[in-house]
Amino acid sequence: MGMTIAEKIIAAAAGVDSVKAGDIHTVELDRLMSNDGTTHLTIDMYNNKLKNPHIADVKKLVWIIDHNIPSDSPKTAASHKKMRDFAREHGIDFWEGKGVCHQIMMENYVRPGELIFGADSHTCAYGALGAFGTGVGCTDYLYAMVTGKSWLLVPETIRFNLTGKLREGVYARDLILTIIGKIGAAGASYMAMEFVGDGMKNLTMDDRISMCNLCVEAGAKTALMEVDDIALDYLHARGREPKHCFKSDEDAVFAAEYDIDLATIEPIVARPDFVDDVIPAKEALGVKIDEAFLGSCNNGRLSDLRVGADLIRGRKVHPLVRFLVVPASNEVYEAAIKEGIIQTFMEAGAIVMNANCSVCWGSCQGVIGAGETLISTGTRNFKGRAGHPDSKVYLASAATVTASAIKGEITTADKL
Ligand SMILES: CC(C)[C@H](C(=O)O)[C@@H](O)C(=O)O
Ligand code: SF4
Repeated sequence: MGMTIAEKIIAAAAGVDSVKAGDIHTVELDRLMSNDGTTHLTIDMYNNKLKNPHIADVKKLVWIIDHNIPSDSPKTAASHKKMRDFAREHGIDFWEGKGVCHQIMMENYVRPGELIFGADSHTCAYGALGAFGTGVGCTDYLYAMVTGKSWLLVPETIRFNLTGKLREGVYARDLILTIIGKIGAAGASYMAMEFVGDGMKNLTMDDRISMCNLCVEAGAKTALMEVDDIALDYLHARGREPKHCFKSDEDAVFAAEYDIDLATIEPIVARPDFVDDVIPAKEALGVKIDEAFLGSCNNGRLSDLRVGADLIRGRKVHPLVRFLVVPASNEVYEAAIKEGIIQTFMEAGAIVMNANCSVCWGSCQGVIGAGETLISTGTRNFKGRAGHPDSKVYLASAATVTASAIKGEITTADKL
């Protein structure tokens, strides 16, 4: 029987010829990413719960402080210090204040065919480079850290066959929100979401990362794409080579298949408090906003900043709105400075912040108060996600967020 990309990666990591959905295998992991959301808990368990604490292969570990950087309280400072000291003592690859973990991983580590655990739910982003990335809690992380291995229940795969091209003013973020709205927040629970088809050639790496990143909001275990020239160019430009480039076999078994013509997608907004509660952005016009956020591991890349800057050039942020612009990494930040994008945002009155999770995470910068409304390119809009439980978060593309920041209410770029 043929195998899917997910099955092939797991088979390789398990050292067996074939696997099928539903099997459980012990797998060798290629990388283990962890950030300041939970690493302090992992360290506590490592120090206090293990009889023989050790790290199987320190070269697999990447630790990144990105959620609350610079630290916002003595408590955060202490947990960062714990992480920093441990990383230094054990020689772990350590990043602090250089960008959001998944962007750092894409830019510097991920290789096609790898199996990567991240102590963060959006680790599925790595599928944009044909890697099986999945989020784990800190107990599973610790086990993998100590043994270099873990176990995996082989997921079923849902396949999305994409054709055509997104229309002008429509973005990958609109596409993935549409898909999540269609299948629902549990529509891909413990499954791999695989994206293939002619339409892929019209999607850039930034688009692909944005799509794979958000698949966990449909419950996906992972997201996967075939490795084509666009992916290889990205990889080679960063001096890396694939481990394996897998495609699903013709006779592979899929749990469901969808055909999507990209030209049918329109600007979308997810309403508070659920990512799958999506409506056409044109049905949300006029909702007053207090803050707008352009950033995160979903939409803080250079192409997103370009879209925003092109819209806001020669215009101003609405006087009643705080517009937070947060590059996803310093690589993005520096490129945006060189292109004059940062200058454009500042001239328009935006608040440009350091590369971090910012208000996507809602416990560091830009937190909103009771009764306030945020429109965001962040990943989630759950109750209280950006601050007070009585605040509201709408999710949308970089274009819709920037247009709304200018108008002071939800609007789309074509209505400016
Ligand atoms: C802090 C971290 C564990 C969390 C996650 O797992 O996704 C965060 O990144 C988020 O987006 O909610
Ligand atoms: S940017 Fe948002 S989704 Fe991404 S890792 Fe940070 S908090 Fe999580």
